[in-house]
Amino acid sequence: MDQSRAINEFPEWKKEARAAASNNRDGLPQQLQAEWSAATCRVLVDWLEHQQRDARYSFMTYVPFRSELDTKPLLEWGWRSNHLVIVPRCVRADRSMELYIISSWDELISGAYGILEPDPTRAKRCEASFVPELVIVPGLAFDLAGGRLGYGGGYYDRFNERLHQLTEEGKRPFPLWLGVGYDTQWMEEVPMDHHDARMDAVVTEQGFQWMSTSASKKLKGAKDGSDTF
Ligand SMILES: Nc1nc2c(c(=O)[nH]1)N(C=O)[C@@H](CNc1ccc(C(=O)N[C@@H](CCC(=O)O)C(=O)O)cc1)CN2
Ligand SMILES: Nc1ncnc2c1ncn2[C@@H]1O[C@H](COP(=O)(O)OP(=O)(O)OP(=O)(O)O)[C@@H](O)[C@H]1O
Repeated sequence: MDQSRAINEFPEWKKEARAAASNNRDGLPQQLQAEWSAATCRVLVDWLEHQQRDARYSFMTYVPFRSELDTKPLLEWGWRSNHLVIVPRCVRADRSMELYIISSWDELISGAYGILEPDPTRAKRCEASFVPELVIVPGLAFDLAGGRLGYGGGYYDRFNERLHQLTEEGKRPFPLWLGVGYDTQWMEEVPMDHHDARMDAVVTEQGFQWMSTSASKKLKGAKDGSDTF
């Protein structure tokens, strides 16, 4: 995106919303975080297994830090099922993300912000033009219009922009953009700037919440509108 268009319209609102959302999530008892993480990963795995894809499926996922929903069971399912598990690495200089194929925990090291990231000396880097079929997005809060609040780095917004460029140039399908979090992370309204990417659906321990976007139509078994899977 043209940097001049990436204007922050509601800096104070976002700041307050971030503080409230991170306090809410950080304050969740560990036991509940673990239960809800396991339940959410089960929902995701059941859904992925029902996609009935013949070929290897490629999905990009974050590796959790702080109190984020724990995606570890999802990564491990991906490895067991021989899918392509893609993990991003932050490049702080330009706030972009590089993608790597990860096939075991040994290929991760502590990186930017203390997040476990691909070790460039061990993991296989994806080509710059690579587009995963599914992107699993972390967040501090989500709303029912597909809004998402992140930590304020703009990493996923820039990445979304890049995927739009790649898929439009190459006439390839745009990946499904799936927010993942605990059910308590719903917010009445997330402050959304023009550059902020919206989710196609959000998955919690309660199931899928599809947004009323066309993207949900391209999926097998997915209902349009905002139904729960
Ligand atoms: N697991 C995971 N990986 C991810 C993200 C994420 O949210 N979760 N990101 C999603 O984008 C990117 C990292 N983004 C981040 C942006 C800022 C901070 C951070 O520590 N911010 C400071 C405040 C900085 C300031 O404004 O002064 C903080 O929260 O204390 C951390 C991660 C890419 N990788
Ligand atoms: N596509 C883009 N191109 C250039 N700058 C961008 C783009 N998207 C976001 N930015 C800039 O990045 C900064 C952070 O944006 P924002 O507050 O929306 O982050 P966020 O979505 O909460 O963060 P993250 O995606 O890292 O979790 C802002 O200064 C914004 O102007």
